[in-house]
Amino acid sequence: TNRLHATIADINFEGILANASGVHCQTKEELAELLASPYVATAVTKSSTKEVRTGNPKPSYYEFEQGSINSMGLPNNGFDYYLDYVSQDHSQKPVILSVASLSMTEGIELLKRVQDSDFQGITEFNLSCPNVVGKPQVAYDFETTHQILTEVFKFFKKPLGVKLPPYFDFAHFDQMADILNQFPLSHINSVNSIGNGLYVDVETEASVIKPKKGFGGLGGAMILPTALANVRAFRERLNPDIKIIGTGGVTSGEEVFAHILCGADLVSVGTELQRQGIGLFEKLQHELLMIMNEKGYQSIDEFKGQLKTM
Ligand SMILES: O=C1NC(=O)NC(C(=O)O)N1
Repeated sequence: TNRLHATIADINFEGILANASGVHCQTKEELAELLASPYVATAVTKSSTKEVRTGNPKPSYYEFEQGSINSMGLPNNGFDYYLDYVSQDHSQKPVILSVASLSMTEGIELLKRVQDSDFQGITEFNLSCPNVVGKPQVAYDFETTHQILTEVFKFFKKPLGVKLPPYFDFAHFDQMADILNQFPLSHINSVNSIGNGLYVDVETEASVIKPKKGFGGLGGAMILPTALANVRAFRERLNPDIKIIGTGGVTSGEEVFAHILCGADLVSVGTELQRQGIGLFEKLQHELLMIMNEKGYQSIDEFKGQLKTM
């Protein structure tokens, strides 16, 4: 409905819901199924790497009441597969191509391929995967992040956003926002999972995923306050031309509303989508519209970013 709309990099979205990269987006069939839903505004591909990856040994994903823990390790069908898919005409809806950065040179090589392709949509550079053994979360290294973005924007002229990890310190919000504001980014996607949590099963006295002795990225309901804090902190600090995809902790229309109130333009869902499947999007949109009706809001624009403080 036109009550729920957003624009990123002159691309119009009808509706404001999407999948979080990594969930329901590994294959062309999964992506097509997302786009076929009238309640899905856009689909985000699994973060792609130059080579096909099988990812970390299983079990690498575990759900518990408060959320999820994962150490997938960037399993994906390879950059060419996703570039081919997003370059086809999905005229009914935009698709966001997620590109991982296993190394600075690989990330730059892949973005050069995007620049030289006929893909005209939005690319999202994942600077925050916490689960590749031996690889740091790039966006926790401010110097390297600045260096990579400087290199990228020498040649990349298409819409480009970055997927950020959560930050937990005002000095880091300030430093990261200062870096991001130097570049013509289409958007940020905030937050990726809270890296390297550890879930312990008291009954078995063991961790619950195999990679990295059980350490993995946290998602789901329990990360909502961290996700909202990051969306709000960057909304307050970033150039208004840099839009925000809010990700983290969405299980109902309430959390979608909260993300928008904090400044999100689109809202993406990971753990709960994994749990409930694509039918979740209809539920989220219905609940959001009910909340808007109760509050007398006709359009998203009336409350986006309007979080009140005391
Ligand atoms: O960026 C990522 N975030 C996650 O939480 N997991 C995946 C992964 O491990 O592939 N990547």
